[in-house]
Amino acid sequence: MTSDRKAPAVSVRGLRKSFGQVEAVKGVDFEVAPGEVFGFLGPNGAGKTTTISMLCTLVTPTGGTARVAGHDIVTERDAVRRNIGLVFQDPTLDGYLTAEQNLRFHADLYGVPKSLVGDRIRQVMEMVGLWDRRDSKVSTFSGGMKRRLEIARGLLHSPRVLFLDEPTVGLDPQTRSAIWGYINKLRHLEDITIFMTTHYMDEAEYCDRIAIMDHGEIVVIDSPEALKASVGKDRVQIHTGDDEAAIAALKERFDIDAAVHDGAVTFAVPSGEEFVPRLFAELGMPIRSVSVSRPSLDDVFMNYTGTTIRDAEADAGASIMRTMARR
Ligand SMILES: Nc1ncnc2c1ncn2[C@@H]1O[C@H](COP(=O)(O)OP(=O)(O)OP(=O)(O)O)[C@@H](O)[C@H]1O
Repeated sequence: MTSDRKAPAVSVRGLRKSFGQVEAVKGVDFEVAPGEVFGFLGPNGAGKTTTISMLCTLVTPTGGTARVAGHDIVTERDAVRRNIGLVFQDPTLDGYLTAEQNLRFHADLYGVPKSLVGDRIRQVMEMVGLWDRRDSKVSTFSGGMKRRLEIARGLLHSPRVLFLDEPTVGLDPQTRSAIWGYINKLRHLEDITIFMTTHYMDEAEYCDRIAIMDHGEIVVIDSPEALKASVGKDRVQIHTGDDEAAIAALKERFDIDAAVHDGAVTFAVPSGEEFVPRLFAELGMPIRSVSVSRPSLDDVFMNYTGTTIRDAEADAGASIMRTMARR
């Protein structure tokens, strides 16, 4: 391999993609260092899959440039493909074949040298805890086992960059956490960069750095810790008998801008716990319950975009429903 191992694993300049009138990705810039676990976090429809698909050479950009493992995603597509592994949302395993046969097929496709295939298959299957099930047909596997096998397959040809698009979507919490266990193990065992997308806040915490994406743009990029520190405020949520009146009272008495998120009147203040007694004393209306939480990535998202990821997804869902209703 000739590419410089110190060069960024992924380097993106002004990358954009439109589908007709829809500007899915509006010119994004970022770099991912070798060995980093880098996450794209954002609601459904933010442009995460489109970005990752461009980097994997599956979608051609409308503008801008990007290099992956040192190769241009448009002019050196084959070189990019040789150097990347893919785990996408839609499973592409062959259910009639055994787990091992699926991997052998992939090894042939990628030209993994025959002398190395056996050892490598064992190595990646052990990494995801499936070696004992190598002779079982994939159709007998659970969703979590299939995802693990896809991760093993994505690693088989020793890629420099592994792309994971929503690797845990649709899985139960226990399986999600097992998948993360394997991803963490992977970063210690392999010399690899991991680029993933997620809309699960808790999962973004595992990344070294995350880029928050919304409406086709990167809103902010940093480590999860730095992002949370940048918010500098606690989140307070209250339940009252009249949300509109509570929002008006918060503005009038405390000059606080509140809004309803996730079914509660929500706002941010510097020291939430100290503020609560004042809130009860001065709001001038009954409060049924109150919760105070330290900034989470959800607050980071809200801080930078003015909405929660869940509300943003609900909006995106509603607009898709409207579009479908018009058809
Ligand atoms: N092939 C396509 N044709 C038309 N519009 C598309 C196409 N692919 C994506 N889009 C639109 O581009 C926007 C971004 O979609 P994208 O799938 O990249 O978002 P996302 O953040 O990955 O969301 P999700 O998690 O739902 O996949 C959306 O408005 C989507 O409807």
